This record gives sequence, C-alpha cells and structure tokens, in this order.
Amino acid sequence: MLAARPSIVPPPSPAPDDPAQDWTPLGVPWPAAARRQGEDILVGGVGLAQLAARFATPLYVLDEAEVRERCRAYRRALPQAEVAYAAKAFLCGAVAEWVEQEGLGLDVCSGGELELAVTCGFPPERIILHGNAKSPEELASAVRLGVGRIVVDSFPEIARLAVLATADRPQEVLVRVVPGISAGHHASVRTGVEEQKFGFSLDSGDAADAVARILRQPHLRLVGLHCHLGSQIPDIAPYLAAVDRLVPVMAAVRDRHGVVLEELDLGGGHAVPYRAGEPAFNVEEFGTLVTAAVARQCARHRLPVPRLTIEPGRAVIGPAGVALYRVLTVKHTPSGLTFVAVDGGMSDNPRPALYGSRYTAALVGRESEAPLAEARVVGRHCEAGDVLVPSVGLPADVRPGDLLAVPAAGAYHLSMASGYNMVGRPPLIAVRDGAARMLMRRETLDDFRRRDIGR
Ligand SMILES: Cc1ncc(COP(=O)(O)O)c(C=O)c1O
Ligand SMILES: N[C@@H](CCCC[NH3+])C(=O)O
Repeated sequence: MLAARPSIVPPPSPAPDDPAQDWTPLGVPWPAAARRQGEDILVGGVGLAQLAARFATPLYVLDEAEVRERCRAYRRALPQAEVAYAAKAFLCGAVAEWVEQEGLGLDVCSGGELELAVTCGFPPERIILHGNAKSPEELASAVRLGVGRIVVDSFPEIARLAVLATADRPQEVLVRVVPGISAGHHASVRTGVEEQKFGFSLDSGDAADAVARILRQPHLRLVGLHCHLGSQIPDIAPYLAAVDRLVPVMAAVRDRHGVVLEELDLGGGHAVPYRAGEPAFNVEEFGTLVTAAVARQCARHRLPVPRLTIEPGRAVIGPAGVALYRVLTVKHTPSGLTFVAVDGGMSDNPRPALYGSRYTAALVGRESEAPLAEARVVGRHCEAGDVLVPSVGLPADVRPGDLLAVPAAGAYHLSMASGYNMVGRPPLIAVRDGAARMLMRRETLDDFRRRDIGR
C-alpha cells in the first residue's frame, strides 16, 4: 500500500520579516494558512470571531486561496490531464468562477448544477454531465447548451440522446462502467462495485452492449470510458486497479469495433483529513503512478495513450471550509457525558448522521485556561442522532455563548444541507487577503414562506 501524506498544500511558514510571530499555525485539518492568534482563529487573514460578530451564526467560511491552490496542485501534478471539479461537493457562482479561472473543468450531475454553471459563464465545452437518472429535459438542455461530454449511465439514455443529437449538434459521450473495485469511506458512496445503481456492469456484458449501441448512433461520438470508485479514498492502489481493469476494455472496443477511445476518466474520490493525524490523498504520487500505469497498460495493448480525466470534489474544496457555531446549551449526564449543543446541526452537516463521519472542533473567541475534557458537539434538531462531533476535547469550562469552529467543512455540507425544522441554511462567507465577502446569504423564514403557497 502506498504511503499517503497530506501533500496538496504546504504548511504555512512564518514570514521572514515577522520575527515577533504571535500566531501558531493550526495544521491539518485546517486550511493551510489558518492560524491561531490570541483568542481568535484567522482564516484567509480574517478572524472567525469577527466574522461571527458581523454575520451571526451558524456560518460557513470558505478560504478562496486554499481552493485556488488545491486546483493548482492538481494541475501541477497532472499537467496533461483534464481536472474537472465535481460540483456536487459544493457549487455557487464564485466557486464556479474560481475553478474556471484555475483551468479546471466541471463535473455536474443535474440540470440545476449545469444551468447554474453555464449562466455564471462556465464554458459548456468544459462541462461533463453525470447522473444515473438524467431526465429527458436535462439531457435536452445539456445537448442544447453544448456540454463537452455526457457520461452515459443507462440504456434508455442512449435512446434519448440518439434523438437529441443531430448532424449539426453531435454529442460526445463517455460510457460509465462498473470496474468491480470496492473503495470509499462508507457503503453509501462505494460506486465501483457490482449490484448498484450506477453505470454498466463489465462482468454481465452490459458495458459491451452499451458501447455497441452508442456506436450505431450516427450523431453520438463515443470518446471514452468512465468509472468512479467511491469517495474519501486515501490510497492510490484502487485507481491503479481501475486502470488495469479499464485499459483492456478499451483494447477490446478497438478489437471489436475498430474504434480507438481517446479518453479515460477515473472519476474522483480523493480523501481529505477531517482530524489531525488523518491521511490525505497524495496528488503528486497519484499523478506519477497513474500516468505511468496508463502508459504501461496502453503499451501492453498497443493503444495510444488516452487523455486522462479526473473529477475531484472533496479534495478541492473540503479543507477550505470552516463551519462556525454558537454554543446554546451545555449538559452533563450522570454517566459523565458532556453534550455541547450549538445553533446548527444536521441541517447544515448531515454527514455524521448519514455516514458516522468524525470531525474535530475548536473553541474560538475566548482563551480558556481550563483543561480539555471530552465533549460531544450536538445540533439543535429534534433527533438524538443529530450529532456534529461525536467526541472532541474542549476546555472543560465551555459554556453558552462560546463559539466553536469545525474545520474540513467545505465539501458535502452546504451542498447537502436541508430545510429540516425550518432552521434555514447558513450563509457562506469567502475570505481572502484579510477581506470577507458573502457568497450566499442565510436562508430565512421568508424563503420558506415564499414556497408555502397553499393557503
Ligand atoms: C461521478 C463522480 N465524480 C466525482 C465525484 C467526486 O467525488 P469526491 O468529492 O469524493 O472527489 C463523485 C462523488 O463521489 C462522483 O459520483
Ligand atoms: N456525500 C458523500 C460523498 C458523495 C460523493 C458523491 N458521489 C460524503 O459526504 O462523503
């Protein structure tokens, strides 16, 4: 197994002209430039306590420089590859703009993500559309808007696309195959194994059938194969296994149909650390090893080396986000458990409830001399399972009014946030070079009322 180290963004070093450094770098899993300064934590040069005072809580903070540097790290590690940011991790206009400016493509999986990106000026030819159940309307708008590739995921979709694509508007497609490789942090996100809803099985012959059907359509251009193994994968080995599995399939397509596929899309799934000491995905090593594996397999099968595409979501944006909450109550149980309840919860971060995901948290805005004691940070929703951080050491004097910051909150929080209990989704503030600007406003009761039109 290959060693994975947190390598995307180097740790911050003190500025040489700053001998009286009065801050401490926070390190993994915080944004690379995050630092503790006195009682506050600075992200993008802005104090979290200051942001809480200005915008109220719960609040999400996104470090623009961290997102941009992560995009750049991917491009440096894979200069020949197409890197498509997976919008499902989180998308808004500003994020679409940042990744576009950094030269990434975009992976979208709904008409909503697609239309938002295109209307924000994202070039449609750099967009890849995914989905196991794309509606006819979504397929029509993708073809009309001119998306780069559509990843075909079912037989009915081939028939629908065959009608939509025309001589004037041919459509490039990839076929999503199931490589039979198990990887990912939870069964719910392991999409590389047989017997699930995504893609065409290689073992059953469905993938070969899909390829043959697409090739019979005059206005569909089959450009390659796609697979997505799963999410929060720390190792490179599963990706190398996917290369070993898919390149022979490309050779089989060439042998059977005389068609040389030009693209191999290995999906996303690269892990990020959520707590200190957790491994991160080694992007440089991934670039080197996967590129070599593709070249080796292609030489063995006498295929030209295809363009490699990857679709990282979490690893681009996850570590750039910090969630900020206000403590509302603290309870101690007879058995010694401490529940620290905050003003957010599973409506802004459903991941602990869905997958048992583990996080850390830190006290912000107040210095405490109290020793650390184990606490459980819980949300404000009406379920016992509404836990944000199952176990973390917090100052024993943690109390109502305190601020808690949760790092690694950039991916699959706000994109999966809900209207549960009409609490409303928190705002998102971008920070950069000491300045803050709101990217998304708080969801208010008025927003709920506006949809409530039955009376
Ligand atoms: C097809 C596809 N591509 C890319 C991704 C992005 O995954 P991650 O955010 O784990 O990199 C996903 C989600 O797992 C996906 O389903
Ligand atoms: N929502 C999942 C990741 C889903 C990836 C989408 N294919 C998580 O938070 O881990």
